[in-house]
Amino acid sequence: MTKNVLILPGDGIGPEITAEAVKVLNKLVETDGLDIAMEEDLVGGAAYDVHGVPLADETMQKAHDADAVLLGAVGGYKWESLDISVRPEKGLLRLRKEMELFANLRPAMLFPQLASASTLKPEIVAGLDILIVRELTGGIYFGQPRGIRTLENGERQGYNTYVYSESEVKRIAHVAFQAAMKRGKKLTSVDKANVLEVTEMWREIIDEIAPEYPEVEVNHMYVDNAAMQLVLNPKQFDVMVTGNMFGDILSDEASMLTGSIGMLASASLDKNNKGMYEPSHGSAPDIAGQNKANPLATIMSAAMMLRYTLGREDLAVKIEDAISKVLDQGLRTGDIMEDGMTQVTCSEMGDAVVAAL
Ligand SMILES: NC(=O)C1=CN([C@@H]2O[C@H](COP(=O)(O)OP(=O)(O)OC[C@H]3O[C@@H](n4cnc5c(N)ncnc54)[C@H](O)[C@@H]3O)[C@@H](O)[C@H]2O)C=CC1
Ligand SMILES: CC(C)CC(=O)C(=O)O
Ligand SMILES: [Mg+2]
Repeated sequence: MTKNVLILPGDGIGPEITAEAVKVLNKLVETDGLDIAMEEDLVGGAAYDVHGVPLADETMQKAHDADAVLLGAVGGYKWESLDISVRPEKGLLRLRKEMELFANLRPAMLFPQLASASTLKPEIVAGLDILIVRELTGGIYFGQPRGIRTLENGERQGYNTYVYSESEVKRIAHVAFQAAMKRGKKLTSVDKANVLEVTEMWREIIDEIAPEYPEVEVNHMYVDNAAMQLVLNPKQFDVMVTGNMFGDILSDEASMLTGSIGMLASASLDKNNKGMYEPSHGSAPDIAGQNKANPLATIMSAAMMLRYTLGREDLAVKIEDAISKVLDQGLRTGDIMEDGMTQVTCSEMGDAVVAAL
């Protein structure tokens, strides 16, 4: 039966990179019997400009009705002075929250062809294959109360609330343990349990669940140390599980181990593996509209969509193999460019992946 995919290009480089992923999907529709129907809509600043909100209710409904969502990125200079309640990022946060996409999988996997594209020494990153499991619908990004208030002395005070309930920690912990079981059977839980009670509880819950997965070796790490260990010795990690904000930050850091932020895909899943798929990076307003962005994170996110939600592991592998072939051909966007390679634009990279399928 035809599966419906909602395409939300968003802002900045979002439309450029999403167009390349759509090209790849269309090619698979033509040649490999991929049975999907794609419909496009607005999110972020693009939605605000038309509807006065970063996600219209009708678009939210389309996301609920779709089998999967593929999103580019949101945000940009133009909307930075808007009230935070209608900023482009709120459109994305609403999608994540209302679709209950609590499990964000961010694989930091290095293509061997890019070993020397990383700012780290090739021997530190060669063979890197980490999965960051980030809790996506709780933590400080969603905690109440939040705001900016004026104190009696006239000084302004900004405040957010870092909160997790036991059930929220348990469900993401199970996702991480199950992922570890399918991989290297090693799980590192990242917290700040030496300072924050919410993560003291997080740590306790991980330890309570661990006996259900006796084959998985578990360790705990404070987030400051984890940030350091990621660049000191990243290959010590297999699966990392952490909260919303720490996962956001550590995954951007981990992206550089793969050569570029333009290489980090992501899947955001609900409890039934329905999902939204998006690159881990933002809308890169500094290079938007220049056909310079690396579309590979978005194309790999489309591959994750085929794998996790659309039941086409074969086509996910086909896309990943095509990307590997294109890298073998020496084609590179500016962010992963090295001496002796051929620099290509965003659309040329997309065309090359289509040709290599
Ligand atoms: N999921 C999303 O939609 C996200 C949106 N944002 C929003 O994006 C806007 C820009 O945020 P920044 O902090 O600058 O982060 P960013 O990830 O957009 O850009 C950081 C740096 O990485 C580069 N970059 C990012 N993606 C790239 C790609 N595919 N190819 C080549 N270079 C790439 C950019 O040119 C920039 O120099 C903000 O409005 C922010 O709120 C930020 C992160 C995630
Ligand atoms: C709401 C987004 C801007 C958060 C983010 O940076 C991300 O999900 O990577
Ligand atoms: Mg981020």
